[in-house]
Amino acid sequence: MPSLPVRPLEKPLKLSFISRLLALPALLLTLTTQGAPVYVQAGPGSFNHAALDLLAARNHMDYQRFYSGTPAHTYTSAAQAQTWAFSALANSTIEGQLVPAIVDAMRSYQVTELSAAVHMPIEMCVFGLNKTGKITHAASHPAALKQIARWLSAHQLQAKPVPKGTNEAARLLAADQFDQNTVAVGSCALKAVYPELTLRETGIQDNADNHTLFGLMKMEKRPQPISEDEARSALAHVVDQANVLINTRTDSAKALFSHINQRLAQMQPVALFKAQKHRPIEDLSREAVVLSKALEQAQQQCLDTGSVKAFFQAQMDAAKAIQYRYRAQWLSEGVPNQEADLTQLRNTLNQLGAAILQTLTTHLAQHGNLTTELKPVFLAALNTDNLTVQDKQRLYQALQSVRRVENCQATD
Ligand SMILES: O=C(O)C(=O)Cc1ccccc1
Repeated sequence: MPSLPVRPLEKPLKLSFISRLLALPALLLTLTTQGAPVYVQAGPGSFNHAALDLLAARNHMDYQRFYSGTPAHTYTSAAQAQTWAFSALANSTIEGQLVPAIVDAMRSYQVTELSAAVHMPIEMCVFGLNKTGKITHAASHPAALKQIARWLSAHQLQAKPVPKGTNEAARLLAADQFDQNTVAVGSCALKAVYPELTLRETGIQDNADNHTLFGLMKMEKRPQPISEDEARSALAHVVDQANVLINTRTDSAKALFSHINQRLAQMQPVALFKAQKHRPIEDLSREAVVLSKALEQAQQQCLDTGSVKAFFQAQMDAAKAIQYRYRAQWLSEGVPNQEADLTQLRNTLNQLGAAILQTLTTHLAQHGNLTTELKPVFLAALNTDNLTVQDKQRLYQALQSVRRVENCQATD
């Protein structure tokens, strides 16, 4: 059954004419921010669910989701309704990478359009009916069972495949369809969906580097089913296209991250200049200049100024933290006597600030918001000395909060 989103009425209201008028734009807004209908493989709390959440966060909206169980059922429904299907495509731990149930479904359905791809780490969690009881069976999606073979054999457990999804295994367990000795294995997000289940173990997947590639696609029924080999190469082609989308987005983010890194890399010479001249690190009038330049450019480029201000403040806070750490180091080691020219450095910083906003604007327009998907890329891209992991995390938090202004005309 498709689960249509239902908006609960907060309280029965007799709307006056004025408040009806006021409610109209709000209603239009909810209609326009609600995305297209999507038939989603598996169900609420599944890995597919979590992957589609990442896609929705990129566009700051949600899809109208119809959870559809197996890949075959998902493709059939999407093809009939001529709308989107969202499913897993490949997994890094499978030999040849292709997901067998998807190969099988592709024998009867073909992809006519691939609109977006998500590359998501898979972490498996174990849910039971009790905290400490003996475990004899593990219920899960067949693909998931293959990814926990070592854990199953270490505990001598028997697998109970549930092709509709890991979430379906959890649902059946919660509904007392299994016995006390059976656990369900799936996404750790199932915790919120089935609070009556007990989380018994986390991160039990065989391979720490376990990623699944998911795609948002339009499907069509094939006139005749094709062979397994043909379906395998058709799917391999879709996987290649999905990887191109992922790589293009990652490269665009890397260009942005590299400018942020270069800005922070200037802080060693900036700290050096200030140390040599016995000047304080904090310079609030310079911070005000940096912020006003950034906000002026942000406005011209249709970026939300509040979120840009917070990000630039986070950059300057990280910059100060780096400089203080150098100053502390130089108290014991002595100040190096290399040349440093603050005027020139500030020119470079202004140019990098403009480049950061330019690449950020382009990225948001072409690839949507930055989300947790790109966080590991960001953490790896920032390699400046004296920048801590906490500094980087705070910076990323501010960066991924930057938004574009809708219906805005750029003026530069
Ligand atoms: O059953 C699920 O949770 C799914 O979304 C299918 C699946 C299973 C294992 C890895 C990725 C997706």
